[in-house]
Amino acid sequence: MSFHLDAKKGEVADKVLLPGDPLRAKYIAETFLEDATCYNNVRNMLGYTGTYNGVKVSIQGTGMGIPSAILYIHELINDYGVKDLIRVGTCGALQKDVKIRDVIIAQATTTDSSLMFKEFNPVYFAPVGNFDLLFKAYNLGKASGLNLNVGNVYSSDSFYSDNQALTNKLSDYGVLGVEMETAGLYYLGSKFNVNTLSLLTVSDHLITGEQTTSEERQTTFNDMITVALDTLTKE
Ligand SMILES: O=P(O)(O)O[C@H]1O[C@H](CO)[C@@H](O)[C@H]1O
Ligand SMILES: O=c1cc[nH]c(=O)[nH]1
Repeated sequence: MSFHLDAKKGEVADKVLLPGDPLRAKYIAETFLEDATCYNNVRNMLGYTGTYNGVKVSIQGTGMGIPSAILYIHELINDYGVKDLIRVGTCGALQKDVKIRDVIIAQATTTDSSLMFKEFNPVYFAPVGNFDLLFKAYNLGKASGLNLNVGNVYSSDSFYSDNQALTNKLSDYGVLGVEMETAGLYYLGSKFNVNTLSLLTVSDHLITGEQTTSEERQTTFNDMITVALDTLTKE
């Protein structure tokens, strides 16, 4: 057991998918894994372990925002020895040519996270994804015909922003999308020398105003999930 996870040693796989929404964790476990069992429901932050392609995999919800996500990610790495972690999240698109339901692979992150400022002041640390996982996910995604976008993602501490000038500037500088956890995941990947990657399905578009439904955000995005599971389990 760790502070926020009820799993016993050995109940969490060393490869983990990380959706923000715990009900997406349940959906993934029930839809994609064989012999899935739930190892955590503390605070309803559901976690499951099963097999995929015959390989042991866990799915752990992280909640929203870097403070929530890194608490679970820290415990997965430190208390359970997890080595490969892929976030399967949603984001808002910041580019016209990134379409709703496209998949973004976060190569690097830009963030307003106060945690990052506190940890690295006076420099600006650039949290980046693991190249081997990225390369594998990109190739698997391309082979399955996905519309993939690879690049910089903004991990914001707030969902609602009044700072339209900042949003415009990030878009002008090529940032592909906005979400709330990836910089924290990549920061811990660097800190603990484990492999981290973030795949994000575009759930809404900040330029066109298009949106997916809450039902869709909870229970679909199967293409992204398949690429993430294949990346973790295929040789
Ligand atoms: O769908 P998830 O993985 O939760 O990701 C995105 O959705 C939430 C905001 O609605 C934030 O957590 C953001 O990062
Ligand atoms: O953090 C997020 C997630 C999805 N869409 C957004 O606009 N922001």
